[in-house]
Amino acid sequence: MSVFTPLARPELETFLAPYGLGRLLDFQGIAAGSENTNFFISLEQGEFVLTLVERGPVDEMPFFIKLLDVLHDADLPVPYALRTTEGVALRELAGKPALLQPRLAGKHIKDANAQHCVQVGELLAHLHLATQGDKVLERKTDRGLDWMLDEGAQLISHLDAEQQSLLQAALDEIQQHKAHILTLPRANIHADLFRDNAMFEGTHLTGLIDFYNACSGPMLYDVAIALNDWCSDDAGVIDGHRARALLGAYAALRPFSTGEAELWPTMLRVACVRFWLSRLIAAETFAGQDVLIHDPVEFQQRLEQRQQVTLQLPLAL
Ligand SMILES: Nc1ncnc2c1ncn2[C@@H]1O[C@H](COP(=O)(O)OP(=O)(O)OP(=O)(O)O)[C@@H](O)[C@H]1O
Ligand SMILES: N[C@@H](CCO)C(=O)O
Repeated sequence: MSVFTPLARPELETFLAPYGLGRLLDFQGIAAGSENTNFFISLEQGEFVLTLVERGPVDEMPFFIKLLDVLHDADLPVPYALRTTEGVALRELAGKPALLQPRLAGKHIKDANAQHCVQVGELLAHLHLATQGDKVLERKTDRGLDWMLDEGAQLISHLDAEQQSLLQAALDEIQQHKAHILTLPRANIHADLFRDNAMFEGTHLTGLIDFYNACSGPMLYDVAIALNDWCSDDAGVIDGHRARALLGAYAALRPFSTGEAELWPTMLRVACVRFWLSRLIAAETFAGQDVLIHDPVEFQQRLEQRQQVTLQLPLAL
């Protein structure tokens, strides 16, 4: 399980006391998740999630706190950092940046249908509308196009011949379109909107979590990341019905531009490369350890299936 930093009850009690939320009733490490340490925390006054941030620079924490405040203020179903009675949001526990957040209702779903995808498309559009243009909070991603080019070049020798040619073609495409991609309309993007980062009650989306990849960037990239996870079948093929549901719901709130439509097939492939590489790196880094590792092959297959893209972005007439 992915509890990188175990905690003992006395240190937790000391940490939680300044929130003034009552006694600690129970706590439990969360096995799901692969990047940070999370605990469910039961206090007398409610249910919470404690996150210890395990990767990423500490000095970026104010960005995440601010972004979640903005999205919470826009009435989006996101967690946000609770403040101690003295108004402190960012704390430290066991040497790691630590945040206490409300526990959101709902469960992750494995088998997404078109109704789930409509909700995802709408939420993503609301997130972008709340932060686009001059509202964007700047943060450069640490897994952007240059990261893909650098890591891809280093990892390629670890792959077999077929994988190498697939990855090399995708890296060449990134190099070719890099400048153009960076001119697309920008906002704050979640950049990791997978099924395991959303929660539902029935077909109602009750929570979007795990903003630790959030950054400023092209909105289309966020759409491509979400679509690759929510609208793929087990072989990595795009499910047209779910995909049209997600894109239509999104476009009804934030219409796509013709520039975005041109780069759409490329963007779907870029979004595959991002997660193929991060999963390959995680598989090497955590090999043999008790850490959740997502299968890199899933994104190799999705990238193979995105070589020809027939799904077009809906454009306003
Ligand atoms: N605010 C919250 N409300 C309810 N459940 C939460 C909340 N935050 C986290 N969780 C639970 O903890 C699990 C792990 O959280 P999260 O996805 O943030 O971890 P992570 O290690 O950053 O994951 P990932 O592998 O997606 O990067 C989630 O799948 C969810 O079940
Ligand atoms: N959502 C990512 C893990 C967290 O970044 C993946 O499935 O590879």
